[in-house]
Amino acid sequence: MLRGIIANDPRSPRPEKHGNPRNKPRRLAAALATILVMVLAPHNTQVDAGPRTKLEVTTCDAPTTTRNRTTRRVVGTKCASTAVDAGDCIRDEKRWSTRYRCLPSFVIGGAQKSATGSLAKWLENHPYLQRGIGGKGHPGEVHYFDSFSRNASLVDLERTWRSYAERFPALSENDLKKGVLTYEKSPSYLRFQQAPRLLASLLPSCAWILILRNPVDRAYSAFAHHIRHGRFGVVGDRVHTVEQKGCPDHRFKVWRLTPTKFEDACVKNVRILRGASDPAKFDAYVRYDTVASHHVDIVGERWKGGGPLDVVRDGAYASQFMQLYEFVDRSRVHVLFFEDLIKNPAGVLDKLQSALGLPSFEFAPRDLVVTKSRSRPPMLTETRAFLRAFYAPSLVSLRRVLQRDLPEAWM
Ligand SMILES: Nc1ncnc2c1ncn2[C@@H]1O[C@H](COP(=O)(O)OS(=O)(=O)O)[C@@H](OP(=O)(O)O)[C@H]1O
Repeated sequence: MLRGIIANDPRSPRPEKHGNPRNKPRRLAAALATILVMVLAPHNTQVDAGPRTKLEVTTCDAPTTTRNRTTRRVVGTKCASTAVDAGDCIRDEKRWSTRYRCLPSFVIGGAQKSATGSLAKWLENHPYLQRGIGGKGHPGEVHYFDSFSRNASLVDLERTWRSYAERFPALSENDLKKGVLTYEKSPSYLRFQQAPRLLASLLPSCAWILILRNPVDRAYSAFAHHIRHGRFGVVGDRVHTVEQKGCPDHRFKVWRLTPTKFEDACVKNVRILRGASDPAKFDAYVRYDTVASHHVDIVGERWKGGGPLDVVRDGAYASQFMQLYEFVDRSRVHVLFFEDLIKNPAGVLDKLQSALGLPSFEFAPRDLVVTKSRSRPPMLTETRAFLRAFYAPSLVSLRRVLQRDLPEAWM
């Protein structure tokens, strides 16, 4: 939430230093108010918000190039999707008062299981940011651009972009003038084929924040995550991705990954994996039941996201970035490493704020709450060695694609 009174904000009321003695009670009240502000306002809130933002109510055909941090565009709900961009707002017509819904200025788009949840939560403490929320089952994640089919087009965005804007908190005119921005987190945008293309079509100047974690650890974390959601099952001695949708009762849709394609079938007698992830099952899955067990060159291959989940393939970041950069300019993509973020969150957030051009906010330790990681048996040494070798060529590509070094610990 935007905090009401901001310490060190030049716009906050200040007591007069000298003046008429008859104003003493007023000065005392002002001093008391200042003390209250200092006690009640977060002690660490230091924000230089810069100049006030001007609101510019535009016509649908106005060029979208005028936006920056000193001008905020308000577009009509009847405008086409091509008339909007990141940070643009529409009037919230459902409310009696004048409120606005603003499209995000940046998204936390991945990678899944790389502390995207922590980063999104930490940023909620920033007084100039408001976070978008998802549906009932998934309030923390919006999942708009990955909800379309692979060949979705502008027509599909046209129908739904206003409902996307509704995912963001209603802001007052004052919020807009202060420069409050919105953001959202959907960690699968990076790995879904259609997401970067659609996002770039609707919000050409939107920034991306992508956190990358050692793909070996990410894969094990993702395996555990999907087990918690009942998405893996055992058929015979093989571990497959399963789903119950679309099959007769007591049958499961089983996705088998073959070297060249995915196969799916409705199968009986599937034992859904539950509980803590089992290192032996992970080993079997990695070696025999996913693309990691085949000689498929997923490194140079263009990303073909969507389809059955495959926790190993999802860590082949290089191909995902190749796709992303086809649609999004590098200057708008901010890559963070999980290992840096968890070691020095305040330092990483400092740099991120300046990269995004946000008013600088000093995060206190209490703003950076660490979620307890779930305990699970460690990965087998042989699985780690197998995955490390598997990802090695992909990491060489990633370094080339990102044009920067990767954390030592990944190699
Ligand atoms: N601050 C901090 N310190 C250490 N580890 C952290 C932190 N924040 C998140 N995590 C770990 O990140 C994993 C969850 O990542 P995500 O939030 O991106 O998950 S999700 O994609 O939203 O489901 C999950 O990893 P695993 O525990 O290995 O599964 C979290 O424990």
